[in-house]
Amino acid sequence: MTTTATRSWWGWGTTDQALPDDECAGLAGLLPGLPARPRPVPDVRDLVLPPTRIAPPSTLPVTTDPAARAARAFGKAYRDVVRALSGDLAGAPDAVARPATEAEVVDLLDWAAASDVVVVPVGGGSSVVGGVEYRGDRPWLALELTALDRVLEVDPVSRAARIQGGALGPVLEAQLRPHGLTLRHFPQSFEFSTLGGWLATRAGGHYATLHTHVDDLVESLRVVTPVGVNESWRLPGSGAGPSPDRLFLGSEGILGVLTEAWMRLQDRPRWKASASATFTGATAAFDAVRAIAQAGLHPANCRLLDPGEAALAGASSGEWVLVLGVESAVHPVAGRLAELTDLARAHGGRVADAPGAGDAAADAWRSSFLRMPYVRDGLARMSALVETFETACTWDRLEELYATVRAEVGDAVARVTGAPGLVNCRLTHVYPDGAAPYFTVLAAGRPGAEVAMWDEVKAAASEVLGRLGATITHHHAVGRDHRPGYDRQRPEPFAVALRATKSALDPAGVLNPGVLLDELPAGR
Ligand SMILES: Cc1cc2nc3c(=O)[nH]c(=O)nc-3n(C[C@H](O)[C@H](O)[C@H](O)COP(=O)(O)OP(=O)(O)OC[C@H]3O[C@@H](n4cnc5c(N)ncnc54)[C@H](O)[C@@H]3O)c2cc1C
Repeated sequence: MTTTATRSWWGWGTTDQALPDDECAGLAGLLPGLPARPRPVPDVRDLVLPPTRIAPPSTLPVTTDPAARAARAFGKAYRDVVRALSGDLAGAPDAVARPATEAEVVDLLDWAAASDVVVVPVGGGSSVVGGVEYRGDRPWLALELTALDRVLEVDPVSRAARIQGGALGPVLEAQLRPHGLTLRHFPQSFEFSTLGGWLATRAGGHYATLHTHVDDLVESLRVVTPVGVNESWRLPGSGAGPSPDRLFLGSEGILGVLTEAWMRLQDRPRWKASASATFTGATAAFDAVRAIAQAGLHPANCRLLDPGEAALAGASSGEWVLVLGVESAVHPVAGRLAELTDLARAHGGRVADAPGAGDAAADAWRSSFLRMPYVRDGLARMSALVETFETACTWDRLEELYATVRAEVGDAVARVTGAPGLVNCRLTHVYPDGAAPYFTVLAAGRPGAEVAMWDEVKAAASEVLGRLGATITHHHAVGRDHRPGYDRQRPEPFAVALRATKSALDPAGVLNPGVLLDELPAGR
C-alpha cells in the first residue's frame, strides 16, 4: 500500500493530520494553566546529531542519513514527543538499517555481534515504553523492518497466512482482503505498527473479549536469533513441552528478530451491530460488565468508560458508558446484541432506544479513539501532561483498584503540578475473571519540566499498581520504562531463566540491551 503523506518525525502519524497551531491554542480552554500558544515544532534539518561512531561495510543496507537517524531517536510515548519537541537528539542511533530480506537481517546481526554494535529491532516505532531507544554507551543501530512487508502464502483451508514481520497493519490487511480474509488485529496504533512489533510486545487489539492479545492469533513463528533461525511447526495446538512460540512472544527484540509468522485469520464479518448503555455508578457498571464477560457471549467490543472518559470522548456527561459491539461472518448478530443489552439492563443500565449499527455513543467513541493521538500531540505542544497507563487485575479487586489509583495518582498530579488534573479510566479488555483498566491523565505542566513531572506521576502510578498486585502492563509491554514494575512482578526463578536464555541466544549481548533485563557490563 502506498501513501503520499509524510510521517511525522516527532509525533504521531502523518504530518497532514497534526493539529495546526490554532487548534492547539484552542485546547488551552481544556485546563487552567496552559499557555496561550503552542511551542513550535523544530525543523529537523536545524537539529544537531552526534557524529556517527560506526562504519558498516557498504554491502549492508545501512544509512547514516540525519533525517533517518532523527526519525528513529524516540518511540511515540508522550515523553518521547516532548523530548523530540525539545530538539535533543543526543541519543539518536548511529545509523539505521533497512533490510529487504531475511538474509540481510542475518548479515546485519553477524556484523553487529562481531563489531559490538547494539541492534534495536524497530517495526513501526510506536513503542510507548522506551522499547526502541537504546540508553547505554555503545554505538547502536536501529534495525528498521518495514521493508519485510509481504503476505507470502495464504492457506484458505486452515485459514492462515504466512506474513513477514515488518508489515504495517494496513499493508497486511490490504494483501489479505482479496482472499476475503482478515487478521482483525486492530490496536489503536494499527496504521503505524507492524506484525513483528505486535508479536514482540504481545499487543492488545480489536477484540475486547476472547482473543484479546495477538498471541491468540499465532500459529507459528520464525525468528532470526544471533545463533540461528528458530522456526516452530504450524500447529493448531500442541502439548509438547513449554511452547517455543511463548518464548518469543513478548520478547521485545532481546532474543531475536521476528521475520515471519503464520497467523490465524478470520473471515471478514458480514454482520455487525453495536449498542451502548449508561450507568449511574461504578458498582453497577462493573457488575454489568462482569456478567457480560462471564456469560460466554464474547462481544468484540465491550469498552466501559468512566464519566470523565465518556465526557472527553463526547459520549455522555456524568454517567458511565458501556459500548458494546458484536460481529460475525456466519450468523446475524441481533439476537446476541439483545442478550448483551438485557444483561446491561438487568444490572441497572439504561440502553439507548434503538441499538443497532449506527449507535451514536459507539460512533463518538470510535472517532475520538482514532483522533486521540493527534490531540495528545497538540496538548503536548501546549505543555499539558497527557499520557495513559494500563493494567489488569481480577474482578474481586477491580473497584478498589479503580478508586485507589484515581485517588493516589490524582494526589500525585496535584503535588507535582500544584493543581488538580483529570485521571480518567476505561476498561479496554474484559475476561471472565477480571478486566484491564486503562487510565488517562491530563493536567497542566510547566514548560521545560514536563518529562520530569510526568515521570513522577508515572512512578506513583506504578507503585500503586504493584502494591495492589495489578500488572505493570496489560498490553503496552515493558520496554525500558516499565522495568522497575516488571522486575517486582516477575518471579526470581523466571528471571534467572530469562537471563540464561538471553545469554544462550544473544551471546554478544547486542540485541536491545536494557529491555526486560539489565545490560550486561562490558567484557562480561
Ligand atoms: C497512539 C498509540 C496507540 C497505541 N495503541 C495500542 C493498542 O491499542 N494496543 C497495544 O497493544 N499497543 C498500543 N500501542 C503501543 C504500540 O503500538 C505497540 O506496542 C505495538 O505493538 C508496537 O508495534 P511496532 O511495530 O510499532 O513496534 P516498535 O515500537 O517498533 O517496537 C516495539 C518493541 O518490539 C520490538 N520489535 C519490533 N519489531 C520486532 C521484530 N520484528 N522482531 C523482534 N522485535 C521487534 C522492538 O525492539 C521493541 O522492543 C500504542 C501506541 C501509541 C503511540
